[in-house]
Amino acid sequence: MRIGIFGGTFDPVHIAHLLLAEQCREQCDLDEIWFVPAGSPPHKESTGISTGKQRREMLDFAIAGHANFVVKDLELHREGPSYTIETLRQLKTTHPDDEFFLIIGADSVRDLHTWREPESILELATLIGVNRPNISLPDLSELTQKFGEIVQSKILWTTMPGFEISSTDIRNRIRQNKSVRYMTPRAVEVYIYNNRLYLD
Ligand SMILES: Nc1ncnc2c1ncn2[C@@H]1O[C@H](COP(=O)(O)OP(=O)(O)OP(=O)(O)O)[C@@H](O)[C@H]1O
Ligand SMILES: O=C(O)c1ccc[n+]([C@@H]2O[C@H](COP(=O)([O-])O)[C@@H](O)[C@H]2O)c1
Repeated sequence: MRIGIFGGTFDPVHIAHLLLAEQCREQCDLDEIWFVPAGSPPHKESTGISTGKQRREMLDFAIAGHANFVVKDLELHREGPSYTIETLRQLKTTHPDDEFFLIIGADSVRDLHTWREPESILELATLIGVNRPNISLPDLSELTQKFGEIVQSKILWTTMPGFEISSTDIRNRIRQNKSVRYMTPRAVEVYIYNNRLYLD
């Protein structure tokens, strides 16, 4: 199977995540999208983020009813920072016959050279980069300079309607008692209120 791996903190998951995943599925002809919540996101301050269980439960609500969307919580069971290369190695071992595509927003493509073992990531998976408002897409010569020739056959681009929406914005809105209606699925919104998330 052709599997799209979509990692994120997902605190909370929002409609841009879902739209992005669906567009990648369709445009890159993927059989399934695996949403992988980060246990401890390597480049983020992990104190203050919702628990892995809460972020996983919000993802479960968000993707309910989509036959090709799956949540894989392997990073929540691993100690230490959730390095993507370790996740890919683990998945290659457990699913040797599947082909992996790593889905990342344009901001993450831009920062990829700062990730752990980016060249090894490109050997194990094809990248699918997706546009994000206000983030310029790195051009191929810039990427080739950073990662070598391999990148030219290992990156695909998918486009989606730009949504200037982020989990940070949703958390701030909740804190300020502002509406987040339609920014995230209704079931996630209700979960946030019921569990009193993001109120400090
Ligand atoms: N609005 C968006 N458009 C395109 N890609 C996005 C968007 N929001 C998030 N992504 C991508 O989704 C992945 C997971 O993102 P993440 O869970 O960090 O969401 P976020 O909204 O960026 O969160 P935060 O505001 O907490 O940093 C990343 O690859 C990120 O680039
Ligand atoms: O492996 C790395 O070095 C690495 C560095 C930064 C981010 N990531 C992964 O990128 C995904 C998005 O991260 P974030 O911080 O934008 O939620 C998430 O799955 C992280 O584990 C991975």
